[in-house]
Amino acid sequence: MKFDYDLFVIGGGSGGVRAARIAASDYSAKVALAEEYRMGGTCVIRGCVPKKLMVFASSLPAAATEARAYGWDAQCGSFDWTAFRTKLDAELDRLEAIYRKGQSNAGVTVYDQRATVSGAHEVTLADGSTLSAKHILVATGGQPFVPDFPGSDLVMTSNEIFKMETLPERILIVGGGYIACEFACILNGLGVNVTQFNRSALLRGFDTEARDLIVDQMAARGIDIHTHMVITEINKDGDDLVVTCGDGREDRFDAVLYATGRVPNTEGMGLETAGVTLGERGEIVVDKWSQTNIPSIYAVGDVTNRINLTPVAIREGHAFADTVFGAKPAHMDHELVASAVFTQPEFGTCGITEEEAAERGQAEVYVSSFKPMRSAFAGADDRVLMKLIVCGDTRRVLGCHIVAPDAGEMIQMIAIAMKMGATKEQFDATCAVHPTMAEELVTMRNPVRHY
Ligand SMILES: Cc1cc2nc3c(=O)[nH]c(=O)nc-3n(C[C@H](O)[C@H](O)[C@H](O)COP(=O)(O)OP(=O)(O)OC[C@H]3O[C@@H](n4cnc5c(N)ncnc54)[C@H](O)[C@@H]3O)c2cc1C
Ligand SMILES: NC(=O)c1ccc[n+]([C@@H]2O[C@H](COP(=O)([O-])OP(=O)(O)OC[C@H]3O[C@@H](n4cnc5c(N)ncnc54)[C@H](O)[C@@H]3O)[C@@H](O)[C@H]2O)c1
Repeated sequence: MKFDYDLFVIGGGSGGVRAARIAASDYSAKVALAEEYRMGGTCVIRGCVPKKLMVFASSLPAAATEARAYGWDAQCGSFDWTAFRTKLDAELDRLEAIYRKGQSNAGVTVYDQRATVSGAHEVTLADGSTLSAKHILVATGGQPFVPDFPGSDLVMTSNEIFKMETLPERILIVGGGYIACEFACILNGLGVNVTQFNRSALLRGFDTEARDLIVDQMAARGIDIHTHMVITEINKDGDDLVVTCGDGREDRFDAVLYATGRVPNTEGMGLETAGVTLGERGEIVVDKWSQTNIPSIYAVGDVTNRINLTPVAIREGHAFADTVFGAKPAHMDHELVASAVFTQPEFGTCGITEEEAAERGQAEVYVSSFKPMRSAFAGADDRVLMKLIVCGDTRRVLGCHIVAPDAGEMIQMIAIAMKMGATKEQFDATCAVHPTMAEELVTMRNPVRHY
């Protein structure tokens, strides 16, 4: 049977663009890609990249304070959101153009419109045309989830935060995961009065000792954190948003950001009609090769709700192209994927938590918590945490959790050793780099807890 394309990719985000580019440029496949919004997807346009630039912007007032403590006559002055946003928009335009060029250079045909699946080998574009493909890759990512309650239409999500006309004076952030905690720190650093509500403890699922330290330091930096809060309604009163909670409490804010998780983009995609199996949360169910139950349809990235991180989506997309078009069977290994939460202080994490170690047994926990030299000299109360979880049997380092400035950079390096199966003794045999914070990772001699 003759098809219009060897591969049709739906979604021009992290996973989709990588798969399309590799299939076309490395393996000479005839490829098309449809993107309904902007090329580059969540990470580039409204996720990791603009978020990290906001993290940088928000950390500068603290740098000025520290500079003064080191003898500089430094002042940060006031923050010009419009100037920052204008520069940010230009940077995102530049990056989007690079992603688009990457596709055209590879020979990928790009359709700037929505596409849905209309058969095992067929997609339908928003303009009504249909195209056939030997393989279809669904890489449509996810979107913010906001629970339904009276006034839920008055809140914004991470999709809108980068587009705000002005910075609010008072913001309520609802949620306690990656996005809520990162934006609480960012906006606090930019001078916004931040209140954060969550229905449970913040950063649930991460190592408890590490997250407790982060939450304490977030509160010490001025974020007004309330857990076990349930919002029942939000009403507009003039320019104010009046937030009512289950216990009757009422608060006023200029803006409310909901960061209560994300859902896979599968609604209205025609997947059920094509017979593709979806999971409980609407995610596309795939095997380790990212193949669905319909052999010609594959899915990668957040739409599969495996590990929802950019580097994971990219690797899944690349492995798909290698397997299907390069005759080089490859799949993403989802074990020991490190990640960072860009809070202030930053959090780097890889492997099992102490709570998981306790359940598993046969584990040793090494912890070092201290005031880092740099901020201690400046008179700040910041603390750093370095933690290793070690298997009592094999001696392998099974978990590492770092709360410290640049913890994301540190965990990237440690993850290499962990992926190689390094033992605690091999960490210890590595000579320290002095004076650094990370040297603690190779100098912790005695476990503080055994399980
Ligand atoms: C605020 C925020 C911060 C984040 N920070 C980080 C971070 O620091 N580090 C990290 O690793 N991860 C981060 N993430 C997660 C990361 O962005 C995602 O894991 C990653 O983008 C997933 O890539 P993807 O290819 O699966 O989907 P996406 O990048 O979401 O791409 C999907 C694309 O498909 C398009 N699309 C959807 N439906 C259709 C359709 N029917 N037709 C055509 N096009 C369609 C969408 O417009 C989108 O461009 C962050 C996410 C958010 C929201
Ligand atoms: N630094 C990074 O790597 C990074 C940054 C941002 C996002 N991400 C990715 O994006 C994903 C989504 O981030 P997120 O912060 O939106 O989700 P999340 O799953 O990390 O956190 C969701 C939060 O919302 C709360 N919540 C969920 N449903 C709720 C409801 N009905 N009412 C009230 N609260 C509710 C949860 O208790 C939790 O605190 C992350 O899991 C991560 O994979 C990664």
